[in-house]
Amino acid sequence: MTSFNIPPITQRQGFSIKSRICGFFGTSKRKISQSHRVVTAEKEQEEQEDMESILKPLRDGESVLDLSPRSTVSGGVEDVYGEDRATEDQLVTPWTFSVASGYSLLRDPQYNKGLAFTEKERDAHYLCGLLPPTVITQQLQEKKLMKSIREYQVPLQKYMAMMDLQERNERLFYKLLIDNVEELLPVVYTPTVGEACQKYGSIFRRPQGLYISLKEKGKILEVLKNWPERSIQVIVVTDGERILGLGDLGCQGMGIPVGKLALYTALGGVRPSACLPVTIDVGTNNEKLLNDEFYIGLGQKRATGKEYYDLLHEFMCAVKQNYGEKVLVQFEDFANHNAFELLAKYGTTHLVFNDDIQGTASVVLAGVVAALKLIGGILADHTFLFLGAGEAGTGIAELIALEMSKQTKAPIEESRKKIWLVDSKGLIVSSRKNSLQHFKKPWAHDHEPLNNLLDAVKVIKPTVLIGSSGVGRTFTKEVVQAMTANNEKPLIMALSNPTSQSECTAEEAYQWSEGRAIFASGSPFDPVEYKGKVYVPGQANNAYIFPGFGLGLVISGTIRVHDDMLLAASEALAKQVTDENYNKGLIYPPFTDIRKISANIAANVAAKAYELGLATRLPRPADLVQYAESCMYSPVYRNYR
Ligand SMILES: NC(=O)C1=CN([C@@H]2O[C@H](COP(=O)(O)OP(=O)(O)OC[C@H]3O[C@@H](n4cnc5c(N)ncnc54)[C@H](OP(=O)(O)O)[C@@H]3O)[C@@H](O)[C@H]2O)C=CC1
Ligand SMILES: CC(=O)C(=O)O
Ligand SMILES: [Mg+2]
Repeated sequence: MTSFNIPPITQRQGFSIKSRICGFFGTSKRKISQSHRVVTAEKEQEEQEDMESILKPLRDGESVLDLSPRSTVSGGVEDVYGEDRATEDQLVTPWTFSVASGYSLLRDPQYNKGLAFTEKERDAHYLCGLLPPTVITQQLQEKKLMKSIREYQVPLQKYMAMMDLQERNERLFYKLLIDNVEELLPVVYTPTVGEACQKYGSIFRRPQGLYISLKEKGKILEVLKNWPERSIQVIVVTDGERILGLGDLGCQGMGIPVGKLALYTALGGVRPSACLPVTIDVGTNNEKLLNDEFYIGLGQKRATGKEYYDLLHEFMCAVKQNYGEKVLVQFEDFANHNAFELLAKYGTTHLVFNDDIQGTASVVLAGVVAALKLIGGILADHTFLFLGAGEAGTGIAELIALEMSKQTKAPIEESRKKIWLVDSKGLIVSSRKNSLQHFKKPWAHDHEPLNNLLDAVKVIKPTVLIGSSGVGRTFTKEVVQAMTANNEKPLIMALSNPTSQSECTAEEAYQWSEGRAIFASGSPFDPVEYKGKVYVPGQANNAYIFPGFGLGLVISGTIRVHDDMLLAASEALAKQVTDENYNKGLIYPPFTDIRKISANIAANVAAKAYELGLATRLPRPADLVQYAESCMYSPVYRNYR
């Protein structure tokens, strides 16, 4: 009898020699090696020897392995794991097998096709009897699921149905999301994802993503190795401190990286197995969560200072060590007192991107540039006023100033003078300079102090008003009317998420401006009918940018992000707006075309990376749009041998 470490296989797991062979040589080869996690070179060699000890006799035509279940004298099946005999205080070994066939194939979201398994596949993969007899197409599965999702009246129920699907049948999940993007984006993303995060602890049955808490300090590399996939290309990481405009949701912020990465795949075509959602848990300052006995995170106040930065540093080093130089780390929904510092610190050593600062900047610049067709002039002809001077506000302001300077050849300090920001203390002016956070200082222009938005609108007379405060209903009727009094077509962007935090609704913007506003918002609003005309609001959300931007970095093997790549992404997005879109008052193309849009963004970003000498995938593909499209993940089922 050949000895090997893999324990004998039980009847309960439903395998046979045939399925083991099929597993090793077929689709599940990778799964086998993952389930026996390689931690050291020694262990890897040991595992290879184990594997060889199984495979060699089989290659040699020997039938020496007795993998059939062993019956016991008293009847039944031998309790090989000691599970049946172990009392509650005894230890048992949590053996699992990941060979994707039979029952486990149906439970593997990556390979499961449900009723769409063909007769041949059912026979070859030990599925007979595990499924009802009917065989249906993926299209019919999609139709059935969309019907049942539409029957839910409560958005959170739709969200949970989608998450259940993602955990059950990944390809079908992405097929639904891609084919019904405008309908399902508000379900898996803003606004519903905000509510899901608020209730995250209670709505989830299975954990998603990787949790790295202070408890993992000193062993983050090991934790990364627990993740079942190795070839990671994109990580979205949050510490949960500023989840949308909902504040500190601690560990429950996990819904955001999970949702963003679902969009990386659906909108940008990055393979799901190459995506890793991470939540860094350093505690929370949210008293409600701290007092909640069902809270899923560390029940302590947030670690700050050295303790915080040491953990983040260990994470960033472990990521590079485990996945290499070209893994993209997207920072998401960190509070601004850490976000700017992390971006500056790791921007020179890692491939990092802050979606809230940079992705938002790129999408808003695209919207403003596109809107020039409707409101007239060039960028430098306009005056910008922001409500909110944090990550989103100052990030957007800086990219607009950069683009303005490139167009006019004026120094960036000159361009910045056309941009004004209001924070919770009022207009940012030079007399406040000493007490301002560093990211606000460039915007401290000479002016008398003004302590509210309405006064600022009346005095500064902006042509473009941008909300990035995270506070809902702050664009009041008076503010919109003041914008309308100064401008034939005021451009108003209410970026704060989710819908409850939007600075105003689409209906308010159109009504209060008597149909003259060009309006876009971070979370979606339905079209509005005003005085017999239908106005379609655009969605100014970084979801237009980050999937294509990330794809561009990945396919070109780029090693560092450069501001010019953000401008390239913005330019590509603005170019996708058609006359048909403009006629409806839209300054963004519809999300239905997002894969084409993402391919164009990816191509423009990759082209810039090659131009800057930051791309490592050589030779440069001649047609980058076609290349980007060819790299995109398709959710259509694959045939199994
Ligand atoms: N549409 C999109 O794609 C995106 C939308 N967002 C949304 O933007 C919002 C802000 O995000 P972010 O910039 O990261 O957050 P930050 O916390 O970094 O910034 C918030 C800013 O708003 C200011 N502010 C808060 N309350 C008021 C108030 N009542 N009046 C005036 N200013 C106020 C703060 O002032 P102070 O500095 O004085 O505290 C701060 O400057 C969130 O709702 C987020 O969801 C973010 C990224 C992308
Ligand atoms: C959209 C986004 O990234 C945010 O609201 O934070
Ligand atoms: Mg965000």
